[in-house]
Amino acid sequence: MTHEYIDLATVAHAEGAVRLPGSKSISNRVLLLAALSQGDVQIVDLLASDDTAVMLAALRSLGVEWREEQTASGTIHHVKGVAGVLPNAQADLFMGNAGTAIRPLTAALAVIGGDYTLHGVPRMHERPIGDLVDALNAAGTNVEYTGNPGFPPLHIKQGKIHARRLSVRGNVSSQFLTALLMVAPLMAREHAITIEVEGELISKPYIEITLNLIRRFGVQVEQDGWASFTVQPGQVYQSPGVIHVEGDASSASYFLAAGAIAGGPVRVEGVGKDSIQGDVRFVGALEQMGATITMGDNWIEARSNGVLKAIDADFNHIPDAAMTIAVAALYADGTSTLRNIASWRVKETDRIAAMATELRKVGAIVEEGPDYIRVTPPAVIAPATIDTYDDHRMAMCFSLVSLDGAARKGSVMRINDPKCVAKTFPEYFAAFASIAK
Ligand SMILES: O=C(O)C1=C[C@@H](OP(=O)(O)O)[C@@H](O)[C@H](O)C1
Ligand SMILES: C=C(OP(=O)(O)O)C(=O)O
Repeated sequence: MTHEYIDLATVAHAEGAVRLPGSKSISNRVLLLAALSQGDVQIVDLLASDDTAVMLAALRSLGVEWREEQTASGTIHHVKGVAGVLPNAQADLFMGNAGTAIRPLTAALAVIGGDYTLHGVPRMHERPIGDLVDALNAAGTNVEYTGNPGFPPLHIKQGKIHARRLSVRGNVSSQFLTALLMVAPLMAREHAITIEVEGELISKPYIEITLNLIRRFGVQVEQDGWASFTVQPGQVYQSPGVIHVEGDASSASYFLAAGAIAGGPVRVEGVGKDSIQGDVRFVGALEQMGATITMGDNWIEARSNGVLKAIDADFNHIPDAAMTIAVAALYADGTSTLRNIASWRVKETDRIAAMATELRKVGAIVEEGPDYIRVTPPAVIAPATIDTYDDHRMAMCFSLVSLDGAARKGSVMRINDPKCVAKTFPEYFAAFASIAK
């Protein structure tokens, strides 16, 4: 347990512009697709953070060559694709707490085969992976649990895919389906592979990111709604040459919420109306709450129109950015309810429990259920010391409680362990300070 903290002075106004770091979801997908593809790939504006660092280190351990180049216009990562054949048949891989690294890599290594172990931080060993392992092993791979069944660490041995149809549950994490889709071309060497989704599929926009990027690497996926996906045989990932990583739309949510809460305008640069990230739909929720949003091709801006309106909505499509709404709800004119967010419980921490505990510290009345949270704001937000549970989003969301501080001049909000933001946004607090006036 670290004793580091950051004290945020309350401020009345938020205004300015922030250049976003690269999207975590796009960065880790592109890294793996580049590694698996034929040819060299240049990745522009890759996210530099803990989650991408574990993916880059894993690729290096697997024998994938990459190098980083600093240019006048930014960072370029050059990755030499291995066309589906990994140079190292044995490796021990540390995955931190990166779902976007461990889930797709597990699928890739299980299908390629070898002798691989994957492990992470203690919380990673509590995050489910059983639905993915079940789907893979039922089709012929050889993945074993070395700790608790259903969770990392994993030991992957040589197996052989014999099935033409795989079936995966979609109601715990969409990353399991993402992982299978990414390796489908490796399984579809001689015959088509169909992946069926059993039951409900959550977090659907992340599947759209996956399909979009798979297409950019030259593979076509036939889609039957959200029920099944087929890859025809003989398709190989091809380098797109240069690929650009958009700014992170989930990271954008904190700044846009700041603009919506405390005057604005606050502009984020690097993501805009043509984004492939579902989390840009976060702005729809802010608009429902009464904020004014304007968007360009590569920027989004938010400003407030007085007190925010309470919201009652389903947030299944934007589980990460929804956390920002839970904190923005402190500034609303009544009780807000965020529904259909059960996946919060199996992420960096149990986010429903953590959110409820910390919102109560600042005076909110909070009701939590298995898949919802209901927030009634206090008359005045109370100064508090916020715990962050090694969850980057808890730290980033709760920076917002320092805003709109006209009524609480001179009070300070303390955020414990602020460095946990390094999972996706190492420079977060400096960026936040630049708009908190
Ligand atoms: O595929 C992705 O890039 C992600 C999918 C989502 O997870 P779930 O599908 O588990 O909700 C999201 O919360 C996570 O931060 C990133
Ligand atoms: C859930 C998250 O991460 P992961 O990719 O590890 O699932 C997140 O970033 O909010």
